[in-house]
Order: sequence, then structure tokens, then C-alpha cells
Amino acid sequence: KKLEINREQRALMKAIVDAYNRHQIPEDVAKKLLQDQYSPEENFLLLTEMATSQVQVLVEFTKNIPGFLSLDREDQIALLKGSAVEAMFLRSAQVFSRKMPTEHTDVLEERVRKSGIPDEFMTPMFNFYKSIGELHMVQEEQAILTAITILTPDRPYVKDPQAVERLQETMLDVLRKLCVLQHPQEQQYFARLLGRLTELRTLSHYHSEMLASWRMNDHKFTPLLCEIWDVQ
Ligand SMILES: CC(C)c1onc(-c2c(Cl)cccc2Cl)c1COc1ccc(-c2ccc3[nH]c(C(=O)O)cc3c2)cc1
Repeated sequence: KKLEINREQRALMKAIVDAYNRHQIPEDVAKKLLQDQYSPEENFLLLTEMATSQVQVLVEFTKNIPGFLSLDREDQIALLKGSAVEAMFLRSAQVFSRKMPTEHTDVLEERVRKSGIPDEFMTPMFNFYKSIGELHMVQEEQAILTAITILTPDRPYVKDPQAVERLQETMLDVLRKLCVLQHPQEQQYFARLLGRLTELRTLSHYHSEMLASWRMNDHKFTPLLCEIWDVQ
């Protein structure tokens, strides 16, 4: 009984997975990645466009997380701003590790490597992508792990962390059961997934340094990215 996913949890999982699949990056934007060679500046612009489109996808996904819209309005914003980078690392990691044709992943990797991102961030970033790939997460796990990342109670400026914690705990319970069902041979699979969330926090700190170094070299971002990342 303890381990079985009950009807309510199944409905919750369906809502999250549907939202996760419904909001994908527009085909034309993702296709641009695979077009011919660009300069580092053009690569940066393309990645900026991808990130902006990804933030829009993220906002739509978040609004469909059951219970999110019943949170305090300002806390909703605080959660989105606090988790955007981590959710995008998770999403782009899944894109990298998805059964995406290798030439696509190689092109995407090439573009990220040649977009003016300082080398010291490349290693941790691609190590993360590799570690996500090795987990072979099913899409339900990907969607719920993303929701868990967004519903992290200890983001800056959250006024009612208990309300966020209640929602996150519901998701964690579903994920725990799902991991046992999907990966019965791996006892600690759930623990390994949660370990990725810790890695995401480290990447998020790297990312704020990446932003600072880009701004030093006068790189421009879109208004949406400036708002969500508190830059400019
Ligand atoms: C502003 C730009 C330069 C930027 O700053 N930090 C990052 C940055 C970097 Cl590198 C790494 C990680 C996170 C960030 Cl947030 C980025 C680029 O961000 C992204 C780049 C690509 C994608 C991306 C590419 C292909 C995709 N396909 C799909 C799909 O659903 O099919 C989603 C998707 C997303 C998402 C964010």
C-alpha cells in the first residue's frame, strides 16, 4: 500500500507530465541550432534566444503545477526567479541526453562551447549533462524532478516556505514511488536523482559568475532574461 501510486498521485503525475510535454521549445527555434556555423557572437545571440524561449516554456509549465497558482503571488515570482537557471540546466541536460540524434547534440554542444562561455564553466556544465544522461530518466521523472526544483522552499524572498514545502513534499513522494517502480534494480536511484538537485545549485552559482563575465564583455540579454536574472 505504502509503495503504490494512488489515484490522486497518478492524476498529479499526469498533470505535470502533460504540462512538461505540452510546452516544448518551438521547432523553428530549436532548428536554428542545427543550421550552419556561426561566430561566437552569433552563437551567443542564438543561445540567448533559446534561453528566452525556454523561460517562456518554463513559466507555462510552472503555472500547470497543481497548487502553484494558489501560492502567494509574490512567492510564485520568487520561486520562478530562484529556480529558472536550475530548471533550464535540467531541461537542456535532458535535451542533450535525450535520444537526440548525435549530430544534433554535438552541434548544440559545439555551439555552447563556442559562445563566449568561459572554459572553467564548461567542465562542470558538461559533467552535469553527462551525469543526467547516465540516469536514463523516464519523462515522468524528468517532469516531476523539474517541478521539485521549482518548488524549492528556501529560495530568496519566499514569504511562506511552509506552503511551498507542502507542495514539494507531495511531488517528492510521487517521485520516490516512481523511482522504485521504474528502477527496481537500483535501490538508491531516488537518492541519486536528489543528488542531482545539489549539483544544480552549484551550477546555479557558476551561472551567476557566467552572467557577470558576460556583462563585463558587454553581452546583451533580452528584457525577459534581465528580469528573471536581475541583470541590467
Ligand atoms: C543567455 C544564454 C547565453 C544563456 O545563459 N545561460 C545559459 C544556460 C546554459 Cl549555456 C546552459 C544551461 C542553462 C542555461 Cl540558462 C544560456 C543558454 O540557455 C539555454 C540554451 C539552450 C536551451 C535549449 C536548447 C535546445 C532545446 N530543445 C528543447 C526541447 O524541449 O526540445 C529545449 C531546449 C533548450 C536552453 C537554455
